[in-house]
Amino acid sequence: MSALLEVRNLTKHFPVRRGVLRRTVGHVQAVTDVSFDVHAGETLAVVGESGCGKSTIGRALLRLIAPTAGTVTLDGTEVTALPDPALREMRRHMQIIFQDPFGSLNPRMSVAETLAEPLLLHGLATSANVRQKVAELLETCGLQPWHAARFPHEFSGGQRQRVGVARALATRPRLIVCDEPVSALDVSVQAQIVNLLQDLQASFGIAYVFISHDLAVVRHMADRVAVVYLGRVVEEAPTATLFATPRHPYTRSLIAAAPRPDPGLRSDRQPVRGDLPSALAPPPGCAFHPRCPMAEARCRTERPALRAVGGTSVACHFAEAVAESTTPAERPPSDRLRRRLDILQAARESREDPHA
Ligand SMILES: Nc1ncnc2c1ncn2[C@@H]1O[C@H](COP(=O)(O)OP(=O)(O)OP(=O)(O)O)[C@@H](O)[C@H]1O
Repeated sequence: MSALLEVRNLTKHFPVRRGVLRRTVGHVQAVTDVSFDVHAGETLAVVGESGCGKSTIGRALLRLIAPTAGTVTLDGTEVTALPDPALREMRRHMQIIFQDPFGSLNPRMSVAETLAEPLLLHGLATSANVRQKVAELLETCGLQPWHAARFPHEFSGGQRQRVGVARALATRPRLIVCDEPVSALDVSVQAQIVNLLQDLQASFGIAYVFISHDLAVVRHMADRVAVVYLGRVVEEAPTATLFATPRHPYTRSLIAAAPRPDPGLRSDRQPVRGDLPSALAPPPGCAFHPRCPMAEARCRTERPALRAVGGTSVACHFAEAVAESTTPAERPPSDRLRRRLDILQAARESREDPHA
């Protein structure tokens, strides 16, 4: 079966300009040669540290920023080759949800106006039935029809994100890019939005590209995970495989670094050592080598290509050796991680039980 979304060698290098003449003095290599597939109804998580290129990938998929190179193909149509009018039509099938719905919702538009706009633009409602369609959308996303008259500032964070989800859902997309959709919310509200996204996926067969730095949410949500380091995919695997047998030392470090500690709570977290190098001048060879506990001479000069190792795609010269050593993932989950997974599970069960 061919994939719904095919991404091939996606690259985005931002020029850095200096001086009065705005001469280009370098390039921020935000995303380089990223390739992956997403099937209908599937969730692919894109994870990595802040600044590794996750949001740039998300925006380039929808051509909210123009890729430097590479192709994005949705359902057989090459999005990266479309002229503007056709691109606008195509966006009906690809939507995005941002971390901060405040930033993506127009504060001067009521929810009714916000949701009516895409419905009318894409011919999915008429002036005669648009109120009804807006009310249905709100109910589908766990809001009430009377919320239509409200403005973004009148909602709580969780409700506002539900409006963001409703706006993305309005055009009945095949794919939604979720860019850190729950990172700004309280943990209990996070679980509600995660469950809403899962329910919508089950009802409408939507595929998600789920961008997140939160491995607990990713583990709960994703079918497959792509791990990105300095703009390149360094490992991609089914979720269970990735957490049970991380094969890239960076993936191991990310898993060891999660969960993030709450103030006042003990944590067994081991932060990824060192800092993310500048994307202006990534290290030669394997870009992770300056931070890698397993790096050898070869890693400093020879960039490892992605290759298949035991059901995983991994870019490490020593992937087999990494998986053989005891992994951080094999330790029992910490109290905080267990508590978060319990909350996610409890929220899901309460939605399934109509009497709860
Ligand atoms: N418009 C831009 N111009 C120049 N550099 C940019 C631009 N947007 C992003 N970058 C750079 O590209 C790199 C990747 O940024 P990006 O926001 O995609 O990372 P991220 O993984 O999503 O991080 P975060 O989780 O903090 O949002 C960073 O080095 C960032 O500074």
